Amino acid sequence: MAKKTIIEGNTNLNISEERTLSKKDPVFYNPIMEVNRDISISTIQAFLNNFKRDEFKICDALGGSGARGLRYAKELDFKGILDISIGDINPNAIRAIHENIKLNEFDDNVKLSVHHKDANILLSENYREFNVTDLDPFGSPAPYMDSGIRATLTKGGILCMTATDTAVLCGAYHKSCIRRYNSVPIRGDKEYAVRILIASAILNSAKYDIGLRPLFSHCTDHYVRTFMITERGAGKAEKAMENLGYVKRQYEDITTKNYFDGFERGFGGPFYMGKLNDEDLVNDAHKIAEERNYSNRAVEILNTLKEESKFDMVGSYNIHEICSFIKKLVPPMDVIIQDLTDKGFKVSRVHYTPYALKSDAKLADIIVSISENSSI
Ligand SMILES: C[S@@+](CC[C@H](N)C(=O)[O-])C[C@H]1O[C@@H](n2cnc3c(N)ncnc32)[C@H](O)[C@@H]1O
Repeated sequence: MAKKTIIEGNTNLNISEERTLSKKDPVFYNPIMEVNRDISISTIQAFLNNFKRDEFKICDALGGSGARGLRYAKELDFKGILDISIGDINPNAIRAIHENIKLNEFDDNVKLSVHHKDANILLSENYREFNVTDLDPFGSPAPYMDSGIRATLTKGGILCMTATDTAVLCGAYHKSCIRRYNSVPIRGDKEYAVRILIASAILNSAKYDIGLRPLFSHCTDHYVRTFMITERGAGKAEKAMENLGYVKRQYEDITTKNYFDGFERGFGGPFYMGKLNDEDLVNDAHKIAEERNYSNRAVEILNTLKEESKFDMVGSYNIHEICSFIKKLVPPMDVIIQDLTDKGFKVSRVHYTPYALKSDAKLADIIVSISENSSI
């Protein structure tokens, strides 16, 4: 099969020219996910910039062509030993990773190992080893979540995951969501998808007396992605669980219930209800992505997230949805944002749809603003 060499970030990769972007490809490489990888490298670099120890271990357990793991190895700037393990179950992927290693020069502080293994075996063999465990599977990370948690350091380790089963997480397949994530999904706002993923990870890690605190999350294209930091101890695990809750969502308005009060019919969840992003980390990741000339899209997403992460609000106000139920023509978003700002509210666009915003304004204030600015 014809191949070509491309440069992603600062890393050379030999990639097959014929791709279906499905499991059928001999080796999986998705160029659209460059944005995901750009954001990942920037986020881990931002974390690493404040890391004091002299060894940093990352595991990319579902490596595909090696694009992600090799980019960590090549592009992360770290003075100590950077130890990267890349695994995949597919022998073609393992061959591709070895080929791609040869295309690049790595700094002397970089240790690379490639493992032809099931991800759950690789992770289980490395109990509490990795500073970063990266799960980037086809579809749902749920089958790897447990071993991912166990493979990550119990204090200050990062578990990051991509889930491409967004239809499930967004409520198109109700039972599948309960089966995979033990959570009842709700429709209409993609942010709840990543909040289910985080809640599921928090509940999975709580049984090991490990708390997970989200550092950074985004909902982009067909996937959601989250980075969570581990905190050791039963108290931390319970504190993490205190951030879980159930939500009833009606016309962009929400009613919430604490997780420990139990599930009630008509509600969705459990969802993670706390802050999704650490503002400093997002700011730093944005700066890094910009300085390194990573994809415009990655820089744009991080830029919007910088504003968005100033809000504690769960979900967002979808102006199109609100206009549809109050039967008004949709005013331009900039007009609504300006109007709310002039009235003294804080407002931000969200990175995952151009039609929604976060604000400290109440739904009633948004409705007034729409009514005052809509032509009908
Ligand atoms: C979405 S691709 C990974 C993409 C890659 N992380 C990237 O950023 O380009 C998922 C990979 O997981 C591999 N895989 C599927 N099941 C696996 C398993 N049980 N253990 C290890 N690898 C597996 C597939 O062969 C495929 O290469």
